[in-house]
Amino acid sequence: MPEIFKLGTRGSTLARTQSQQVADQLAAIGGFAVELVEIRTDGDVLTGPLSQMGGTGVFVTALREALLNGSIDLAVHSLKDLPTAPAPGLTTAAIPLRAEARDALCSRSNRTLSELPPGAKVGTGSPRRAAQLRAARGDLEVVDIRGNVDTRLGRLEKDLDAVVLAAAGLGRIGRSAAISELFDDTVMLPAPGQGALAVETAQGAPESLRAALVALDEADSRLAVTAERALLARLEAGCSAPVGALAQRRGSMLRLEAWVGAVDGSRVIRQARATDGLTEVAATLLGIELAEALLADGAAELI
Ligand SMILES: NCc1[nH]cc(CCC(=O)O)c1CC(=O)O
Repeated sequence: MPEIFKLGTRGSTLARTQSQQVADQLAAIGGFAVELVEIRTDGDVLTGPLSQMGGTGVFVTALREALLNGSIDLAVHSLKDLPTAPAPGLTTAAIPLRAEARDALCSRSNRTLSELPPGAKVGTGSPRRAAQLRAARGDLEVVDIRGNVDTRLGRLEKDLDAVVLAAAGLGRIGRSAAISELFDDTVMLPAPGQGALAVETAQGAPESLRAALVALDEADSRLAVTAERALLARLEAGCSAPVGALAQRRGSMLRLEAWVGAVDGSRVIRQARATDGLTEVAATLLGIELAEALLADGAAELI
């Protein structure tokens, strides 16, 4: 009898798709079977404001409880939705190769940001995206939108000229053709961890599962998100703060760039730092160092 591991997932198309991709990769590496188990939260919570937002916090908690009580063996999270605080009893067992980290503009008639008409309506629910849109194009009308990726894209047929979404999410559900522009780092820095997944297990997971997860882990992706999340933690900010950060390996260096801004786009702070230490400790120190430089420039007033 082959081993069968249970992978807990949310029910959204994006969550199921990325969970299935990880399940297939792990099964191929480990020679075991992985089955998806949909984790639901109770009806009251599902109709509440958290579910409207994409419902990250409540689902992370539900998945973590299932890991701790042994009803699932592993869970796949979008790393940008995970709080930076450590989770007692759990391990981030793998950070697979990161997908595209950048944000994408999806617009009617395929226009780029600079081609949008004056006063165009652009949808996003993210203060970080709103702030960077306003800083780039003060004339835009930024409209607060909620819901899953398909719901947001659907607004292009209704009332909006464009929406901003993570390129990685669009790619995972096969909707990359909707992208009109991938935002350059100089226009919009992504959320810390965007485009990366975290595979979480309980401490003491079976050896065969742990070995396959080690093989799935990708060192440069782990280094980059470690630096970005250390910065976010030191700023004492969460996934809805107007904070953008992107770390990239360049040869023997890890470079981290970060952005903090007023939500109305009136004030922005941007700085970068690099380290030649390619270890998790060096990446963490890089994030802390850059956060402190931003705080010295007044970042705390903007968060
Ligand atoms: N907060 C919602 C969310 N969480 C993860 C992704 C997909 C991108 C990723 O995996 O980083 C998205 C959608 C979006 O931001 O457009």
